[in-house]
Amino acid sequence: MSVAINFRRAEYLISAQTFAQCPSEEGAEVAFAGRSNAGKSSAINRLTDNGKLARTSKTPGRTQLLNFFSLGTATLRLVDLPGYGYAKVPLAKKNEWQRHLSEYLQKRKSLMGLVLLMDIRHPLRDFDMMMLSWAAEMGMPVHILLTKSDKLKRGAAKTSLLEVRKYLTTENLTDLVSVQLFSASNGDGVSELEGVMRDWLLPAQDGSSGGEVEPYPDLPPNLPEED
Ligand SMILES: Nc1nc2c(ncn2[C@@H]2O[C@H](COP(=O)(O)OP(=O)(O)OP(=O)(O)O)[C@@H](O)[C@H]2O)c(=O)[nH]1
Ligand SMILES: [Mg+2]
Repeated sequence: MSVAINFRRAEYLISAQTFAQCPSEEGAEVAFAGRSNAGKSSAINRLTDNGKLARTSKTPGRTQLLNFFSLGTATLRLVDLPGYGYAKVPLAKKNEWQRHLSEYLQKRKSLMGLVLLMDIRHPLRDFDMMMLSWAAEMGMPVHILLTKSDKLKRGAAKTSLLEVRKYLTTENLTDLVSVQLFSASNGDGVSELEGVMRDWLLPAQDGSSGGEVEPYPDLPPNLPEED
């Protein structure tokens, strides 16, 4: 029997500036992470078919809080995370976000998986690779979206996909990490993403989450500067 998650019934829940402000850990959630401007908010809007749900912007650094959205019920959630790698944010501010984000990733019991977005034209930057090795260390499933696939011809997009797959194989990451093409502009890859999210969210919904978990290893204190 396949239980439905109605992605189209997403609603804004709350924005948290700190870990303490996050909503109850009851249920399950999937967080969208990646470099600033990779297309996290656009992907959420496409997935939920709601252009106004998460705020998008041409200016990197738009999303500055942990933004929670419910999927039909408050116990199934999406989380839009602030992006990394944007050099123009004041250092003190950047360190502050980083601290809250690290705490969220390390402690959040209802976090079932990370959707890690990378612009298909610049995949596997330092921060992306750091996130992947950290996720592997703590056994957190990751699904990579190579975003803005509409910006490349089909052949070039496929080549990029194969290169990322090759990297995952070389790094022994294929058990935990998967990858697909995605475009928020033309909808390429939406149903594939929905399938992955269902697999992560639904098993956790029958009350099995929220038990004792091993503490996650610390993220490195200083993420690489990229721009
Ligand atoms: N062509 C194309 N443009 C896209 C796509 N997805 C996002 N964009 C554009 O990329 C820019 C950044 O998108 P956002 O969704 O705001 O990126 P973000 O990752 O949420 O950025 P931060 O909140 O700054 O971390 C915007 O100008 C979007 O319109 C896509 O699939 N195709
Ligand atoms: Mg955003």
